[in-house]
Amino acid sequence: MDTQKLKKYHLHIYHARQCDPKKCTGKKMARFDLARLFDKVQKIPRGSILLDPMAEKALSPADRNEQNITVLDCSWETVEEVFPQLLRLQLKHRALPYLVAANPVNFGRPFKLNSVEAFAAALYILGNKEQAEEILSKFNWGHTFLEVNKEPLEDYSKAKDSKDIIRIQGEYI
Ligand SMILES: C[S@@+](CC[C@H](N)C(=O)[O-])C[C@H]1O[C@@H](n2cnc3c(N)ncnc32)[C@H](O)[C@@H]1O
Repeated sequence: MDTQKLKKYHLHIYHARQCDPKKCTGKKMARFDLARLFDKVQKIPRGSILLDPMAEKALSPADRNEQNITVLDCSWETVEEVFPQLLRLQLKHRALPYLVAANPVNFGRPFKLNSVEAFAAALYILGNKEQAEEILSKFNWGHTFLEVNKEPLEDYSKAKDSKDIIRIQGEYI
């Protein structure tokens, strides 16, 4: 039996206050104490992984040594404007590879994950499937995200590095 304790990641949400608070998955995560939510850029931990859909580098198991993962909870209409503004901070910008959203707003759309899906995908790829399941369990559609993406997520979690992730992604697109 594997008795090794899984590394739990610290989850942070920089909240740009652009969403409907009733539908915001980041706010719900914070209510359940599953992530820390703030609205000041300065509060993003230095050196954190920043999940950035426009990043050049893909997240991979090679990023496993990091402690902190940050999501920018903003409207999809402003991502092209907001993410470049964060380049001056010393963060590790990482894009998630091909995965399909399972949330009611963007169901079936590739790459366009909401905040909790993005965290769950990152946790799975970094090797903590349990923490991914834990955060998704607060949403009634949450388990669907892992079901529809099971195969790619398993493959991505076994990748060596970012290049390997891109190679695997090519098998799914
Ligand atoms: C644009 S916000 C939308 C949040 C949504 N309003 C909610 O309630 O969850 C989603 C965030 O998740 C992360 N994200 C989503 N898809 C991603 C991808 N393909 N690659 C990297 N990060 C991604 C980014 O930090 C992105 O800003």
